[in-house]
Amino acid sequence: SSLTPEQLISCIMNVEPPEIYLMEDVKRPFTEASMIMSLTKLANKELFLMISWAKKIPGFVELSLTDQVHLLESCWLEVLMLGLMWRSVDHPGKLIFSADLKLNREEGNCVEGIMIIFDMLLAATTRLRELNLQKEEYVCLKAMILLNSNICSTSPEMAEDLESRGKLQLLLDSMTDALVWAISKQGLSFQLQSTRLAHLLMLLSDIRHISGKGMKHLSDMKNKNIVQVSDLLLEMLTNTT
Ligand SMILES: Cc1cc(O)cc2c1CC(c1ccc(O)cc1)=C2c1ccccc1
Repeated sequence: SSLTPEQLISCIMNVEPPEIYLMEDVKRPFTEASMIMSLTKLANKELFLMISWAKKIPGFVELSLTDQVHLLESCWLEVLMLGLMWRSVDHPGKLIFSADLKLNREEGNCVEGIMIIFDMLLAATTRLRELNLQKEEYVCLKAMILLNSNICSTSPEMAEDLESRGKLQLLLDSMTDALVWAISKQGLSFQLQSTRLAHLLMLLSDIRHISGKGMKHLSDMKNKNIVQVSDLLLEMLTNTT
């Protein structure tokens, strides 16, 4: 896109989805079903907001529809998890799924196999806190997760997909420039700026890993019929797992 890094950052800062609420009084202690039901209900609301968020990212709707769908299908849990980590950064030991759904790690005990992923999320959140991640950096990373998410898909045959792939690379490069710009505003030495960039990009690798664990866990629960995922979520889950 023809935006400067500064313009791109203020644009994606302005299209940040609003905080959402579960809007139901959850009965505690949780059961496996009630916890997953709450998470599913919350995630479903977030997914609808995520789709409209993606379409407001400059250049995203200029991509082929195939690319738009594949990008969202492969990154949706990564984006949800980075958002979760961001909301939790000032609450050590807790996962702030929403203002009315705050879980501590012990509550992960009521869903088999989820505690270990909760601990990964808490560790990654600690990393965000140690890095003192800035909101400008956060919104860049979230957009990069979307734009970088199906980089390893097969190289396109159709000409229009080739064109779309070229546009996608340009978008990702402008988002990287925006992240470099956001880091440069913090008065760090050049050496520390590149070290910080490396630390932030390594976070993306951790998020991809945790999301993979979460996706496996979620599809295991779907297959055990523990979770009734919405049609949208089912769509997201089936096309990628
Ligand atoms: C750790 C783990 C394991 C798992 O099996 C499922 C999930 C999670 C986290 C998580 C989640 C939800 C909302 C967020 O904003 C951020 C993360 C979900 C989840 C649940 C239902 C539907 C979709 C996603």
